[in-house]
Amino acid sequence: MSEATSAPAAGTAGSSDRHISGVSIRLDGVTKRYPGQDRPAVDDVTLEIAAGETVMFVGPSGCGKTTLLKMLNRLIEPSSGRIHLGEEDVTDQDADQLRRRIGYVIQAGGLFPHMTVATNIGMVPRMLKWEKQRIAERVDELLDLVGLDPAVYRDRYPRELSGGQQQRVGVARALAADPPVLLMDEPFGAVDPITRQRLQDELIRIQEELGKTIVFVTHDFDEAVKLGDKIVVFDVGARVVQYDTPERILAEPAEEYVADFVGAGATLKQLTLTRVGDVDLMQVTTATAGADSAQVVAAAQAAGDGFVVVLDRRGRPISWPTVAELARTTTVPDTVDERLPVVGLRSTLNDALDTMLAASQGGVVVTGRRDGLAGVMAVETVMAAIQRTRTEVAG
Ligand SMILES: Nc1ncnc2c1ncn2[C@@H]1O[C@H](COP(=O)(O)OP(=O)(O)OP(=O)(O)O)[C@@H](O)[C@H]1O
Repeated sequence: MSEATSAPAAGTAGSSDRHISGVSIRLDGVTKRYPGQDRPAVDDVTLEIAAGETVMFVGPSGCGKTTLLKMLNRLIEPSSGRIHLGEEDVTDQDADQLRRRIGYVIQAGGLFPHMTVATNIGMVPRMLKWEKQRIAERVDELLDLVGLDPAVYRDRYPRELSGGQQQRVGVARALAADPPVLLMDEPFGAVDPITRQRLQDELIRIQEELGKTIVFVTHDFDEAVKLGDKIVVFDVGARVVQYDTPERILAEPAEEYVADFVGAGATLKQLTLTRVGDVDLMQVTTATAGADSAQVVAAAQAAGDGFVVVLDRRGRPISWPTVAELARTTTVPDTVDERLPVVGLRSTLNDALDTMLAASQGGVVVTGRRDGLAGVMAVETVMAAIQRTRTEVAG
């Protein structure tokens, strides 16, 4: 039997002090031959995934990523090879039983359209015969976890939700019975780029809290760099070409094939390695809606600020009028600027740049805990980071 392909320990994830509720996954010589195909779709894959890590599967279309993922919860039966969860060989375990221990999230949430949000989320707990009260409490807890107000959303039907909200419910449903492993197959493929960023940020937050073992298939290399503790780059037949941290794959692609896959713009992709929370943010004058405009204008002028961030009563940013605009009002307006570019501290510099470009603005407002203001980041900060990376790569 071939030696397990396992990635070196993550240098940056700080995994030692993290709460981990996941278990390791080990594949031993796993192969899948579809009837009538001359080459196996997955050819003798040996791979080890550490407990509590997020591992991203990337590779060209048809290379076998989805087949490999679906063998983990036996939506597809392996032709040969063994699969272990932790110390346990689950290759011959009853597939239904196995699936209760492995959450599964697919594109657009895969929700049942004729069931309410609560019924969708409670599906596995019902199969496990939990009591009604326990299921209801768990549903609300999970809705909270994925950022949806239970009172508003629990009785809605999937068609009454946006794509991003459906995806959140899909994640909540997968987590319902607290499985140690989560499989995600292009979960964010069907939503717009800004919603996608938010969902990615949420997943990072949830994963920091829960420490599941997550296996995630994506076509988007930036997504892999952003979310992965490790990335597996596959070639045809699910051959493992490189299995390493995003940092090392970007810096030292194992083969020309990986370099091609990482693509041009590797410098720009380095922006995906830096979080907004890692850079110095600007602190600007703030005002609460309803405050006296003249006082706020005076404070902004004294601080040399050209604009002011307006907060609602819970401290969440709602607009950023210029000082000139504010000077024309008597009290600070409570109007919510729908186009206000906002990113979270977990967003990458790449996300921040995208958000600025989408809003045609030269900066973004950054939020932290409970969507409160953390600061403002200007496009110059992103430019400086690009410049720094260029210098580092050149040196
Ligand atoms: N049910 C099936 N019957 C026969 N061949 C299949 C079946 N499912 C997948 N294949 C083939 O197996 C190979 C791997 O497919 P798979 O869907 O796992 O790739 P993938 O890397 O996930 O692709 P994509 O990124 O396009 O989703 C492909 O050549 C595909 O055509």
